[in-house]
Amino acid sequence: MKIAVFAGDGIGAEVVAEAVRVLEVLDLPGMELIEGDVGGAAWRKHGHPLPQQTIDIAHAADAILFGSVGDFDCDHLERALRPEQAILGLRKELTLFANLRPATVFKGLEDLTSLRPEVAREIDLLIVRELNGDVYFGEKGTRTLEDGRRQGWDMMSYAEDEVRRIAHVAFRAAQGRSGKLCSVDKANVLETSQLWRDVVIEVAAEYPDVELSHMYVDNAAMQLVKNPGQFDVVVTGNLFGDILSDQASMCVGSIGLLASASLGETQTQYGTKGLYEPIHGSAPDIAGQGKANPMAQILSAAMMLRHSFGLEDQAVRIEAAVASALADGIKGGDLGGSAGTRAIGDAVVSRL
Ligand SMILES: NC(=O)c1ccc[n+]([C@@H]2O[C@H](COP(=O)([O-])OP(=O)(O)OC[C@H]3O[C@@H](n4cnc5c(N)ncnc54)[C@H](O)[C@@H]3O)[C@@H](O)[C@H]2O)c1
Ligand SMILES: CC(C)[C@H](C(=O)O)[C@@H](O)C(=O)O
Ligand SMILES: [Mg+2]
Repeated sequence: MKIAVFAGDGIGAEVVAEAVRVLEVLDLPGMELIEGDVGGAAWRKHGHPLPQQTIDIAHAADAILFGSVGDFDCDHLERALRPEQAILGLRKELTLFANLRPATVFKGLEDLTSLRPEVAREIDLLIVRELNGDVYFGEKGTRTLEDGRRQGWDMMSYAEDEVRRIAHVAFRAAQGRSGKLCSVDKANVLETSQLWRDVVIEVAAEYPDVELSHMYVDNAAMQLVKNPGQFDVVVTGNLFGDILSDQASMCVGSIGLLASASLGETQTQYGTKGLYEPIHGSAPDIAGQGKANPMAQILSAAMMLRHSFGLEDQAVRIEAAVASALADGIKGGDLGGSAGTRAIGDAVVSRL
């Protein structure tokens, strides 16, 4: 069980330390942790946010536990050298095209979300975000027009096979949940989205047991706060999924709670190879202060045990410990409490 641990920048190291502590307490036989440098930290040390030795560690590992990357001091660098290229590069290099971002309201937090409790209480959804395509990975650039104005441009596209493979992941996820799938796009304006919708409908023929609906992304953003309980599995493209998942995090209380799994088709002897990270970033505004909520990172480790190592019982054990800590009122500043990163980690560890 080789686990690559890439802590990255800002609060990354702080929250990863707590997730690693949880894994170590579980005392899993044969677990080996291999650290690697990513992001601004890697750029400072090796001159690149995703050095070759880190890529080699990622290839050799069965799963990757990823913290976060991002450092405002690096924002002047050419794009290829910016910290974010580490996570984008790993997703592409390992063909991790399916990003699962679950959002559920924990017991005791119903009054602490950005929604009314009776609205928030109903949330139990899974965003299936495509992770290898869209405007993220199209050609891009800046140019000067004939009249001298500067123009920035980014090419948005999806090929049908890219849509088909994420659609299959989403339909299968819906089969394992309530059998409802909502595909979110902007087909009223974008050709990319029209193809997305057409292909999702084609794939639906193979899943007659799943009830498929479609929604435009602007409406979806509105419905997510109006009546989030209507959603079960949501499948969407890279950019829309990025935005909707941050929004979903506040519907359940905090961005410090949302975990994610990024999966492809590679199978190891234990399960599906994947990368596991919180949906939040390096939070430079609170980095180094011991204030970050490590729960999203700890829950990402739980997802890793489930998807990459087939250890469902251990995953549930971690999730139950997090839920119990929250139910007992252990909350970080993100939830209006005063518990620090280490104290939250202690609370989870003591409930395992
Ligand atoms: N996957 C990733 O590594 C990833 C994801 C998102 C953003 N980023 C990068 O992170 C940097 C900061 O981006 P941003 O500020 O837009 O987003 P962010 O998610 O880092 O922070 C947004 C806000 O949420 C708070 N927050 C985030 N995680 C928290 C936690 N665990 N506990 C408590 N509060 C938390 C922050 O303090 C901040 O106020 C940027 O460089 C960005 O590119 C990286
Ligand atoms: C850091 C950035 C490249 C990343 C993304 O946009 O995918 C982040 O926002 C995320 O949600 O994982
Ligand atoms: Mg994001």
